[in-house]
Amino acid sequence: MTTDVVPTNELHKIDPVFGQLSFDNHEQIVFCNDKDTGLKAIIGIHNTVLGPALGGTRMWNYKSEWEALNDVLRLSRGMTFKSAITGLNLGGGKAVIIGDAKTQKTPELMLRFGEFVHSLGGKYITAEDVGMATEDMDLVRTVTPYVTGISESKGGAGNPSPITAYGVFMGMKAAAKYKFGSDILEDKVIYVEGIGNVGEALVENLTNEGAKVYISDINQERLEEVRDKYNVDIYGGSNLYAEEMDIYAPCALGATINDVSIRQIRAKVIAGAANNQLADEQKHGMLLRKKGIVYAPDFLINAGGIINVYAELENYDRKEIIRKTEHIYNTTLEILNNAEANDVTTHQAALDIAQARINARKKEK
Ligand SMILES: NC(=O)c1ccc[n+]([C@@H]2O[C@H](COP(=O)([O-])OP(=O)(O)OC[C@H]3O[C@@H](n4cnc5c(N)ncnc54)[C@H](O)[C@@H]3O)[C@@H](O)[C@H]2O)c1
Repeated sequence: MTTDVVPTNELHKIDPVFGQLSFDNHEQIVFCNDKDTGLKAIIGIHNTVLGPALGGTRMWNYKSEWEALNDVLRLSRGMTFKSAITGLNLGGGKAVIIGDAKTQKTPELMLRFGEFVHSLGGKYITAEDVGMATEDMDLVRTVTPYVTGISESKGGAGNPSPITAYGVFMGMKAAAKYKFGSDILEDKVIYVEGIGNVGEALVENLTNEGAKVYISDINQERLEEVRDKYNVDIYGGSNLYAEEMDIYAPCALGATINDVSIRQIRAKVIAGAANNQLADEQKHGMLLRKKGIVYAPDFLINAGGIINVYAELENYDRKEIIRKTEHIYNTTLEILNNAEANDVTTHQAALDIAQARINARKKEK
């Protein structure tokens, strides 16, 4: 299967659901519509072999419904493998709400969305993703128990982003150890693309260690805020990928490693939080390998957030969350070594381990 990103204007040429390139034997896809609140959402349930499908809700101003569907299919599939490789008893799911989170997200819309989640009886459990905040999950919690990522004051594990960033930091250190022989990031030139919830927390980890950090974002206000807070530089050029750097950390949206950028990327290591960084897992994973660029698989190193929300379901404490998140370092090193030994992409090496765990559980069942 391929998860190629089809140009939006060509998506309609393919069958609407089962024929989508990103459709990978998803168990269930739910379209949610509510005229009164303007809610238009899609919930993708990819696989529930290991447990209920848990994954965040993204609110984004998609250019078309095709683009939203493609995104939710790619994201929910990614969650299956993320939870599997992290050793969590969770399946993969994700939801997208079509619209501008800044202007169209209302309490009524979120409550209606929560009711749709509830109607699935726990098969899908939601959390926050791009365009969502902990307060949104608190609101959803008033209509369904099938939500995580709620505030600590309400008994939840709080905002997962700092833990996600810490896991990315761990995965990045492991990739640095593999590539440079040392995991110390002091003086390493690191470009963080996207300084939202996770990106900013990653910048904090990196600057604490003395890395030379450049930031980029489409939001100028945010850039200035983060620059002033951490004393980092705003990237002022027009093509970040072509810059000489040690590490590129994609922390905005997915598919930034694509046919165009891959020819330009000069980073020695890629390690970031964004989901689905490779536009085409096989093709671009292999091209990175050929270029000698070490790619830390996204779904492996950005699992801190899911570990954090899983704690709400399993009732484990902060110490255990940190322990599990720090383990991302070991898993990343193991996978980078496996990929080399088996001459496969790092993404494939990670997928193989995740798929083996799912297959074993299926056999037990
Ligand atoms: N929040 C989590 O715990 C978590 C967990 C796992 C994965 N992720 C992934 O990490 C990424 C970031 O998540 P977040 O919670 O920080 O989201 P966010 O919405 O808080 O931040 C995203 C940032 O990226 C910026 N951005 C958007 N398009 C951009 C572009 N083309 N170039 C540069 N910047 C751009 C936005 O302006 C924003 O500041 C997403 O891909 C998300 O799916 C997040």
